[in-house]
Amino acid sequence: MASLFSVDTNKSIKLNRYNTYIRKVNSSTKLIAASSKLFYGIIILTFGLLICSFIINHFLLISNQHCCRLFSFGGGAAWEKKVRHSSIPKKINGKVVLVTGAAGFVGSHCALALKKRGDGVIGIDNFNSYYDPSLKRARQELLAKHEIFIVDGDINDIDLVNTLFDFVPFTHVLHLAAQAGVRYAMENPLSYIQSNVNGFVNLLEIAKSANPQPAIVWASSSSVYGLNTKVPFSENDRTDQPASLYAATKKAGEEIAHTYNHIYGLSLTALRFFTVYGPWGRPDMAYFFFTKDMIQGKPIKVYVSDKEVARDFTYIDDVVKGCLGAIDTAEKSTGSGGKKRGPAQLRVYNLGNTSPVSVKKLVVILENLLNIKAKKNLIKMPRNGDVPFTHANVSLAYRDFGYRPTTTLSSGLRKFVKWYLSYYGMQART
Ligand SMILES: O=C(O)[C@H]1O[C@H](OP(=O)(O)OP(=O)(O)OC[C@H]2O[C@@H](n3ccc(=O)[nH]c3=O)[C@H](O)[C@@H]2O)[C@H](O)[C@@H](O)[C@H]1O
Repeated sequence: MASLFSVDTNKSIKLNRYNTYIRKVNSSTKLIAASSKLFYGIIILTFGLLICSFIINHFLLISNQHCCRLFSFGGGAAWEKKVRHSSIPKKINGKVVLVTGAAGFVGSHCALALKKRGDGVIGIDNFNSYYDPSLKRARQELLAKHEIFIVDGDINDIDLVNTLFDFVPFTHVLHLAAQAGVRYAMENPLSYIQSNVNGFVNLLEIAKSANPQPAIVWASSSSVYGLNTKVPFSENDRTDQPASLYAATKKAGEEIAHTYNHIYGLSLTALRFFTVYGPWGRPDMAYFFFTKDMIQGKPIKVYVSDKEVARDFTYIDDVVKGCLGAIDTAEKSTGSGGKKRGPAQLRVYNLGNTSPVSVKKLVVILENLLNIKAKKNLIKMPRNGDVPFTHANVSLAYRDFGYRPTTTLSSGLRKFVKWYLSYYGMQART
């Protein structure tokens, strides 16, 4: 019994030891499993955190860049709201148009006309001091009353223009921002390259990458006909004899337009404006400063040449109709995101008045309207970029969008003088 008992006791001790051993093994296996779970957990968590922080950083960077872009030109939520509000068309299928140079003479008139017929319009203008910026600010105020927002900035500012295209799917760009004036090119040649070449290329670069690509209608100039003697000037006449750097940059613009049309499928229409005049006009133009000088009793220089010096002066309302006609008949660009998908429209039109008037006659009309005798100094036309004569054949613009100028120089100048006297707070002389 005793031995039996001792055998049983040994067995049970061994069993106990065995059980203890198994428990130890089990618990260490559990420990190893738990530790490896913990280990993998930590690794997954670390990777998770790394990925999260990468994503958060990425978004912070983008929004930071976005904010920097906005704030670099005084943007922000209010700015963004104005941009969006101004660009929304008020009619079904209305166009969404970016007007560059919107505080300028032709730009402000076109922006108003587009808005009045229900299109969405955003302007951009750098308000430079080539002529009195207060006139540009007054045009801006006028446009603001019609809920048109003009962004204060330069077409050479890539971030700004890109941001506008990020916010707004422009269907059209009416590109009128330019360094104008034929004579000033001798004083400040680089300003012409900066605006008319660099600025245009910058805009085209952004437009070609935009999705959708807008159709572009832009201001070329009658000055591209340069020293041509065959009149009237037709679009297929030679344009390789520019008389001024201004003319040369406009001609360059036409060639650049061809390139962007060819490579990227941008729809491009150049409008060759012929000495546009009228209310809210440009103080650097002869009809404007002749009026000012005559009222102030100052002498005016009237250029004379072997042939009569004359211009195909074109009234602003006629030019606006031409611009809108060109926009309405512009076909869509064919590319998207920088890739051409098919041939696109490339056009050039004269927008003139088809009846040239001599500068001497212009002075006589002003004398009659102002009731002032001008103190004229007749000066032989200096070699300063001027050409003696311009005369437009507009049959192409008539055929394609019914362009038909209807304003004579006398009736157009009458409206200009009325505006001039009222804007500068003067009374007409009787
Ligand atoms: O159609 C264009 O492509 C250009 O039109 C305009 O240029 P122009 O036609 O030269 O207008 P503008 O300067 O008003 O001179 C008018 C006349 O006055 C004569 N003129 C001028 C000055 C002067 O002191 N005396 C004078 O006789 C002068 O000889 C000329 O015969 C735009 O400015 C230009 O930006 C561009 O758009």
